[in-house]
Amino acid sequence: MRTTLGTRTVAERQSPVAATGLAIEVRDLRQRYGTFEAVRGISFEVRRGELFALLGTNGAGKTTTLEVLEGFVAASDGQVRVLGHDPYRDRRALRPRLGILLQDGGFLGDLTVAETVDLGRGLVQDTGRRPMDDVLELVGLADKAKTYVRQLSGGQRRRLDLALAVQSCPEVLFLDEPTTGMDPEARRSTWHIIQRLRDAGTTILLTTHYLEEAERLADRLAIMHRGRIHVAGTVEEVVSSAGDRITFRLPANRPELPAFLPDLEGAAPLVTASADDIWVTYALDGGADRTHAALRTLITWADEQGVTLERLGARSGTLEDVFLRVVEEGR
Ligand SMILES: Nc1ncnc2c1ncn2[C@@H]1O[C@H](COP(=O)(O)OP(=O)(O)OP(=O)(O)O)[C@@H](O)[C@H]1O
Repeated sequence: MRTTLGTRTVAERQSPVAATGLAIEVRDLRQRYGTFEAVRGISFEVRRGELFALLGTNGAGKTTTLEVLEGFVAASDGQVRVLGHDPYRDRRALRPRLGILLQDGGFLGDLTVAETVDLGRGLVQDTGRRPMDDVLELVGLADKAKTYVRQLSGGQRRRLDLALAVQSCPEVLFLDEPTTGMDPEARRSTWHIIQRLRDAGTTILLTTHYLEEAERLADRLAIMHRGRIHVAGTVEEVVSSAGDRITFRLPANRPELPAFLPDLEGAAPLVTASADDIWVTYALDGGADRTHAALRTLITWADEQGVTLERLGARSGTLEDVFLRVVEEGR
């Protein structure tokens, strides 16, 4: 198990980066495994007290990036700073100030929850750590203190991972897929815990495959694909970059129609045809005015073709739309 535990309360700390307000700085980071470049020149910053979400496809390089920031490996190239320090070179000084939840924690099944937390506490210096009861209460395991780890569900084990990561009151918390394996209710209550930690001033960098998780929690986010950051900004900025979507269905007995579909406000149609259906989607970049104009053009076209646009709808783009566009463009 690679779990790093910190020591002091957030308020007690003085940081060289306090003046700049940046907790994490990444400049042109590249990370190689042999000749394979898993991270290909990424840059981003996380401000103090901010929750930053790193999203991305499988194998995009999120965990690799976290491992560099956590100080487990040196960066192949580029510059990284955590609380003003080089996380690899200064790892001894930095580790007590970081909380780390790895993608795969590893527990001894024959220990109880309380014994596991206690074992973790042995690695933490005395000052600034949360009392055991507070830690278990925080992660919702207060009634499981005497339960053996092997009897915990997958979601409860993930909470135990979280308990070990936060018991030192870390200034910066790295959460690698914190809610994987949790049911929707457990995920929501874990979001609540993460929000509480953020509200208490903890800087949090998390990776997730759940877009709703990023939308709910993140102040800012970045989407990675194949080692690069393709989109970054506040949740609002990123979602609004998705523009609007118009979708409708054409009758399957008019297979010639898609060839005559117009471009709308510069957007070409995306057609998905099966034996029963022809679905059409337009992704529009402009605002509501342009979407209205596009709808008028479309209805005129349908009248000319003598066809009804079934299930016609217009909606705002979503984070999922942005994500899928990144994947599509990055192929
Ligand atoms: N130790 C390693 N040796 C060689 N290649 C590795 C190693 N660790 C990761 N990789 C490769 O680097 C790339 C990035 O992996 P990484 O685990 O950082 O991605 P990720 O974005 O966290 O993916 P996921 O969302 O699937 O967890 C992948 O192609 C992976 O196969």
